[in-house]
Amino acid sequence: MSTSRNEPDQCNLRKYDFPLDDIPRLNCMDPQVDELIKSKKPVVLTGSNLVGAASKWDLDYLEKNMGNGDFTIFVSKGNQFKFFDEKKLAEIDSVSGAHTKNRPQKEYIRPAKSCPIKIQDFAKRVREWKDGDERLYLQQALSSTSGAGVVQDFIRFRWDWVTAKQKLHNWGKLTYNLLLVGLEGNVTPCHYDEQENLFAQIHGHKRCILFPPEQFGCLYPHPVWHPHDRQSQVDLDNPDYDRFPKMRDLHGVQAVVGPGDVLYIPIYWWHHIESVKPEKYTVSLNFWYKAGPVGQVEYPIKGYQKVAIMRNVEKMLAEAMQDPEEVGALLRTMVQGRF
Ligand SMILES: CC1(C)c2ccccc2-c2ccc(C[C@@H](CC(=O)O)C(=O)C(=O)O)cc21
Ligand SMILES: [Zn+2]
Repeated sequence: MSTSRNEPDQCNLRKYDFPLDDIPRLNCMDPQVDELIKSKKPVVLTGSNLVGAASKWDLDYLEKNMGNGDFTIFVSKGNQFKFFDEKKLAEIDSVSGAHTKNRPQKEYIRPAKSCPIKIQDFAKRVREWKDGDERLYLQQALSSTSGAGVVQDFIRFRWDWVTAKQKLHNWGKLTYNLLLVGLEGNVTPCHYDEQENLFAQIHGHKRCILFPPEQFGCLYPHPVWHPHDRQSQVDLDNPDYDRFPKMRDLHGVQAVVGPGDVLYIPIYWWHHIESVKPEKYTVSLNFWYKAGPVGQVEYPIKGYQKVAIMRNVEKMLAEAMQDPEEVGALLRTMVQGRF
């Protein structure tokens, strides 16, 4: 990719041991687009103008037009923002029986801690940020209570186009538009979401590496009851092949998205997303849609349906034994030497 139009220089992107094919980049009017979305395959859509009204959302504009409420930012000493679901801790207690109470509480490392901040302070810290400082990642759901300027722009998004997509592909309701403002070098490590995602890039560039749900076995996700549920235990940037040997079978797809691009991240697809040079910070807005109604199940069942089944089995077993720690041993006993 040429670097004339302030584009990332593909050569300085991090190299990985596993093969990476390119995600197709198609104009949003290309009929192949709906074929790919229908078959739950990733595609970068160009020319949609979905968030054209937000093309001016740089730091200065957001500072002046996001209102003066508190925003949630995540702070991390390293470059990884592996989110940690505090609610899971309460759930573990609720699924565990009295016989587990005397067990010492597990210590969890929270790689990124969240704290409230005013948009002006956030903007100042981004401007003054230099390599070695702790990293920031602003994540904020947009709503009618966001600042007046931003709401005005939000209304002018191509809702006709995106709503037509939602209907055509039988997606469920739009749950969130998350506004993301991160520093160059920030990494959201490999995870999947249980929602369809139209990921709109507004400012700067992000390198997106995706793996299909079928590669669940190569990515070793944390248990469902773990605060890092839905996230891979492996660190793609520092692979531990002894603990995770099936990482050797990884085969992903990638795209570098820039302003105006919209990446379709299909439900249950793994994605690892890094903010890359040349810009100092990135602005993205995602459109998360609930899964559509489960239609006629076709056989053999698809990879993402197997993931949903495995999640249910993990939850059921933990509840049945009232002890998450027993699930592994029971599953090993059940399959080893038998299936
Ligand atoms: C890391 C962070 C800030 C976070 C912290 C704590 C809880 C949730 C989240 C969260 C959720 C979504 C994203 C955007 C994107 C990744 C990316 O663009 O970096 C992505 O994964 C998606 O759109 O599905 C980023 C985050
Ligand atoms: Zn995600």
